[in-house]
Amino acid sequence: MIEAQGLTKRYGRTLAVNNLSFSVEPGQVTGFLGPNGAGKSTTMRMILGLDNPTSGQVRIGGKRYHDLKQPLRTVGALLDAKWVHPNRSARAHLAWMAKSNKIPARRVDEVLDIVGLSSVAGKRAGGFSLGMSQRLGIAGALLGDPEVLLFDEPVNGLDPEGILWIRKFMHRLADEGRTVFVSSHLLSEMALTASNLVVIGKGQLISQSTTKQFVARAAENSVKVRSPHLDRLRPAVERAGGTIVDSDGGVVISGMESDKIGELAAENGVVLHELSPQTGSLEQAFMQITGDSVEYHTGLETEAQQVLEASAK
Ligand SMILES: Nc1ncnc2c1ncn2[C@@H]1O[C@H](COP(=O)(O)OP(=O)(O)OP(=O)(O)O)[C@@H](O)[C@H]1O
Repeated sequence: MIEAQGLTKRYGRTLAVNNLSFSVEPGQVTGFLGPNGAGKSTTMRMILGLDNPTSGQVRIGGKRYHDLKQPLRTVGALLDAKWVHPNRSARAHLAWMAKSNKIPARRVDEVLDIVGLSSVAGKRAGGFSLGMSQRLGIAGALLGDPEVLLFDEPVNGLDPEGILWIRKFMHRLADEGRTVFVSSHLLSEMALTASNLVVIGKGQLISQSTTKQFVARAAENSVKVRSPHLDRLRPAVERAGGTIVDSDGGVVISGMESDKIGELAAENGVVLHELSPQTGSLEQAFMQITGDSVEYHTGLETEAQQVLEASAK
């Protein structure tokens, strides 16, 4: 479990993280979401003791990072996949990490197997693709068999196959009962990966909830309706307070539940060909909730769109 309380980090005039409090529970994947520059990496670095908070604190399993006797056995992290000596083999890199953390050498082959790199264990890590480097980084994070895992933007730059592998792997780690905390600004990917979300903007907490609640709270719910008798349904819906807008061979009604629309249709002898509730996407929810804390709207939408397009291929 990770618990942050009043976590604050100031770099000169920049307040990178501002009085941030949240908790991350074991047994599920928690997404750490926020636009570029929101303070995600800074927060992760403070969790890992790589940066000291200006004020506030963060604890892992009740302890501060600096008080952990063997940190790699409690928390593993993937912050930068390219953080590896280019001329070392994957196995040599992990063996060096294991040795410096008093982890038995046999664990190296175990983690290589877990991430599917056994067949290239003797190859130079400098020649690895980004996807293979990510796997190697994850193997390093798993060396100490830690309860808590942190991943900073793990799918950035990966192809759809690599993205899918990471997503499944995170679910597996959570199913094993670990605490998995993963930062991203790729909204659609987080919708598929995380069951819980900590959302920040400009260093401050915007929301902590399940992904479902986050989407339901923000996205405007509406109902798509197709009917040969729209001329009769339209006034009935409007009289009852619904808003009706033409759309794609039918109408979209908002401000009214589908049950109520069905009842109105029956009362007015209206035949329905379609009555389908539409739920909003994480993108819509994010844009609506983060509002003016999103500094770079265009970049954010483009990134989300890229992943949607990539996963559709
Ligand atoms: N070492 C540093 N010195 C000065 N300012 C910093 C430093 N690290 C981060 N910042 C600033 O703190 C703010 C938060 O940055 P951070 O990298 O934590 O955000 P982020 O949410 O991880 O963004 P991204 O998604 O772009 O990686 C930004 O304004 C950034 O410029």
